[in-house]
Amino acid sequence: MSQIDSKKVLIALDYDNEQAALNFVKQLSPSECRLKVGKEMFTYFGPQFVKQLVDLGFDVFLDLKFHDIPNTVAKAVAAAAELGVWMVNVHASGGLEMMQKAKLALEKYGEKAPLLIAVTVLTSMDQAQLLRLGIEKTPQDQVVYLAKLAQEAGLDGVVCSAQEAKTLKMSLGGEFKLITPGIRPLGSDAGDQKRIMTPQKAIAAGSDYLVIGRPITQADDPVKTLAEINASIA
Ligand SMILES: O=c1ccn([C@@H]2O[C@H](COP(=O)(O)O)[C@@H](O)[C@H]2O)c(=O)[nH]1
Repeated sequence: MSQIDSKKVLIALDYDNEQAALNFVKQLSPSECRLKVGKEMFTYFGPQFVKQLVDLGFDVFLDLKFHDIPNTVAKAVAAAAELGVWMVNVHASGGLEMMQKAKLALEKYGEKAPLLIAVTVLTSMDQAQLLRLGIEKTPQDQVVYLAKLAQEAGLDGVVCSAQEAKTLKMSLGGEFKLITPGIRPLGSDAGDQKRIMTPQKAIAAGSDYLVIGRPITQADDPVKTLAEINASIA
């Protein structure tokens, strides 16, 4: 039986300054949020930065969205497991075989294996952008298609927008995790995100985890903003 997970906010640490990120992290508790390290911080500060967060007791989502041939991706997710991260991801458009090999590469880590999830359609993309890629499906249909492929490959869940959460929960079941960026509290700037939703509505729609970056990290008082978001979805 699955347990209810109360730490639903994954803070996207997208900083170009390691000390600024660590100063923020030191004001947080691993009991109130998880942390996401993406391409910017990993490229600047590398595995050592990730290890510091793991050593501070945080669950870390390593959001490097691997997209390569199966052998390379399998080795990359194993390297992420060695760092002790809680979750790692690949692009579902890398294909079934790539996702299957990645999952297989994590088997040897047993219970310590990170959750493996797949990015479907980036939350910064809308119908017009899909068309420019030659994809004629709606974002929702493309997300469902790729999420089914990820489930067939044995992955633990997908990155999607909260706008697709209800449909995905209905078609893929409650255990398949939905990790949703593009979360915007009322009144906050959408920026480059296209498929957005508020934290409360996203949870109601079926999101398991909310990825939130700028609305927290660029707030006047990021710690207070996190507390307000946590209270709004409790
Ligand atoms: O489809 C996706 C996949 C990943 N992301 C990442 O999430 C955060 C969102 O940050 P905000 O500042 O809240 O927009 C960012 O790190 C992205 O790389 C995503 O937005 N959409």
